[in-house]
Amino acid sequence: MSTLRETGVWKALHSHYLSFQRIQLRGLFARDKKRAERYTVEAAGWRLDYSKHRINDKTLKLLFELARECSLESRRDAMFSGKEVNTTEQRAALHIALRAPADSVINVAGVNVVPEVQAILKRMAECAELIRAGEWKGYSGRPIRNIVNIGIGGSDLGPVMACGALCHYGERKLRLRFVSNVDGTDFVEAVHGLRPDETLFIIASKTFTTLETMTNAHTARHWLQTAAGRDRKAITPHFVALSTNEKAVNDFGIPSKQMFGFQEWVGGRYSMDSAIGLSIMIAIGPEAFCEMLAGFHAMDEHFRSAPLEQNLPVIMGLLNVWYADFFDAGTVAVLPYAHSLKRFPAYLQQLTMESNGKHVTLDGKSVDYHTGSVFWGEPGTNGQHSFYQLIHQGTHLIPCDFIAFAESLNPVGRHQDLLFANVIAQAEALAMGKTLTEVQKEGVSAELAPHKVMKGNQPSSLLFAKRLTPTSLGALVALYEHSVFTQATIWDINPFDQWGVELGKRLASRIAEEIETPDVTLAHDASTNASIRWYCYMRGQNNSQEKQEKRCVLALDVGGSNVKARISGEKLKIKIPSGSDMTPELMLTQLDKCLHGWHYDAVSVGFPALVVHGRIANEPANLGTGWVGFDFAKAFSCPVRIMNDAAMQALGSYEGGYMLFLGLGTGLGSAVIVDGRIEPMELAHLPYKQHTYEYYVGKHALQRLGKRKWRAEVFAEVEMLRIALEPDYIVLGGGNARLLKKLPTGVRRGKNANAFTGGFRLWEDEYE
Ligand SMILES: O=P(O)(O)OC[C@H]1O[C@H](O)[C@H](O)[C@@H](O)[C@@H]1O
Repeated sequence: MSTLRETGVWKALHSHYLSFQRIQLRGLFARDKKRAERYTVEAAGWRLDYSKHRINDKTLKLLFELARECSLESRRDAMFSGKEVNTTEQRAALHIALRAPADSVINVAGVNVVPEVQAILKRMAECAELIRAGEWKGYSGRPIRNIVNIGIGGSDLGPVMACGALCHYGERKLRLRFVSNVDGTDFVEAVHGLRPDETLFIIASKTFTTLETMTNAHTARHWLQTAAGRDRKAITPHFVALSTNEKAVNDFGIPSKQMFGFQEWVGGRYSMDSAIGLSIMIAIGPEAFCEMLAGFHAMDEHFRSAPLEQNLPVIMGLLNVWYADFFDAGTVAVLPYAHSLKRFPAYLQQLTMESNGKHVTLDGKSVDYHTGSVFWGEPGTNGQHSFYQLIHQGTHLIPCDFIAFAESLNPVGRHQDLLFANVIAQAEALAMGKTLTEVQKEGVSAELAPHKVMKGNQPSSLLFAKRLTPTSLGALVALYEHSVFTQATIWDINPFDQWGVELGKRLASRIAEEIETPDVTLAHDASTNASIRWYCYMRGQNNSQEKQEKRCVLALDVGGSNVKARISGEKLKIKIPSGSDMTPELMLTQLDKCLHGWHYDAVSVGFPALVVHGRIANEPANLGTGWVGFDFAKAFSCPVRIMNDAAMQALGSYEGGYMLFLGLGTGLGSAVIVDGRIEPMELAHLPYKQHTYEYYVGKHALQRLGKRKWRAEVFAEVEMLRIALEPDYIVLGGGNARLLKKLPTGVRRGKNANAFTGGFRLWEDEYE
């Protein structure tokens, strides 16, 4: 257990709370005419009136004492000076360096990080200017007009929130969209109506491994490639990356000159002012972006240097602790009275809840007090017509942050006066309420009167600024960042890690695999198993509905050791031993026995020999004879398509663009697919070193050389072929691919089962 609750100041706060429970805000204001004046502070263009909180001077004195007891000042200084404050990930948390003036010096491990930050900002500005000037051209020579940011969490919420908040300052010629969800609808809707040749995708991911982002990025690449046609290089200008993982960015096909990096010490939810903010910079321009950074910096400086008693983030953070831990409040409503801040509550949810949703202290002890509250909200005045009722008359204590601006960005009629009147009115109504006597005085009947009583005493902060500008937005975000830090310091937790999101991620990829693998044994709890089975059943139903319109295909993978078969949409798996005696007649007889009663409309055959124009060109090396010229269509009594077995596996492994497939089996199978068109090839027998390509990586080479040398040969050949053919990516399939522990850069592992996927695809129109 942590020792926080044992401290004298915590105990003092607790007894103060007990004596304070019945005190009403009405009374506090009536007794102290200067309350509003005394409990208002200003910094970095923001005015915080915290007089409508359930506090008095003693509360504040104890809360500041608590902050000092928890070493807030020295912890803050440690963060600002680049110390490893993110202890579980052994890193600094130095987002304040992202907005430090160019001549500042902030050292991490003895190196000043500011010049690197400034260099990235400069490159971002060059890119933003080119796009804004219409000089960044797509594959057809038309200027880029559509910017689609693909990212999630910190790589999405900051840019979405800020682009929305600052749309008034945005370049209206450009269309900005955001894709985050792995739900395909998000991507499809985001690109709806966009011309591919005018679209730039910004792939924003610190790690460049996030499932949602990478899935959407591949879909984006396919979408562009489909439109751009054969020339895979054509789509290069349509992608930029924002990441710390250069290798993964390059593997995806984005050159380093189109990558904007940032540093490991920038946490995802603290990254909107790093390269992750490129979409914001494109929208509002580099100058306004720098104004936003200046706003952040002004609040940083205030937090760093103002005494705790006048420090906005400190006061806000301590008030949250007061309600969360002594009043058991549990939630905070964030209510911006500025419609363009509509995504601000969502942004704050990641910032506050991913940061402070922690259950152990920095040294791993369980906490015995509440940590991070639930943050939620909607813009006012909309929320007033939905959930405010519960804040006014419900049974929960809900502290509210009201955010509002004196000037409208769009002065129209009385709108601004009405908007501002509402924010003031709501805070007043929540604090003062309406007593039974007041209700009765209005002549309300005795039965109705209790329903009209408003208990009041609901606390709120009034956060006002002159105008919503890039600068005031920057300062507002920094205010919350440092408030979060203040709370974390009191609670002695790490606000910079997020281990809690890992388990769900791992389970999701396991379950996705289980859903996509027929007949897999499930070993979850009964409810999870049942959900997976229900989904698979529904998915099967969907598939069979589609199947009614689609052809039902029997796919055969003919090999030297076995003939394997599957039928599209069915779980049936057939495996018949083959070998040097296997003839087509024998295969048909044996298949017949297994396929009895199964229906199919067409057959695909992956065959281990040269296939030219859909015909077997020579007798296979590892099977019996009679294959050349055999009438499969007659034998199966339906249309049959034949292709080389490696090509069929290649087709099943294909994910768009230009792919080189290499099958590591008995021999070396090979095929390329460009924009959905297959070009089978026989690289195996081309001369290479003293022999042929196959000689060094086939089954015999493996026996001859042993695994270690064989792997080295595979790597060398892959490299050679990559240089010669320049594919977007290479897939290594065939039975022996599994012997490669690591894969060369830009190479993916193909599954044997992809042969069947290829066989089924062979009958889909786009591959015909
Ligand atoms: O930027 P990325 O590496 O793609 O990460 C995106 C997001 O995903 C993770 O799951 C984390 O919980 C977030 O903190 C992070 O912002």
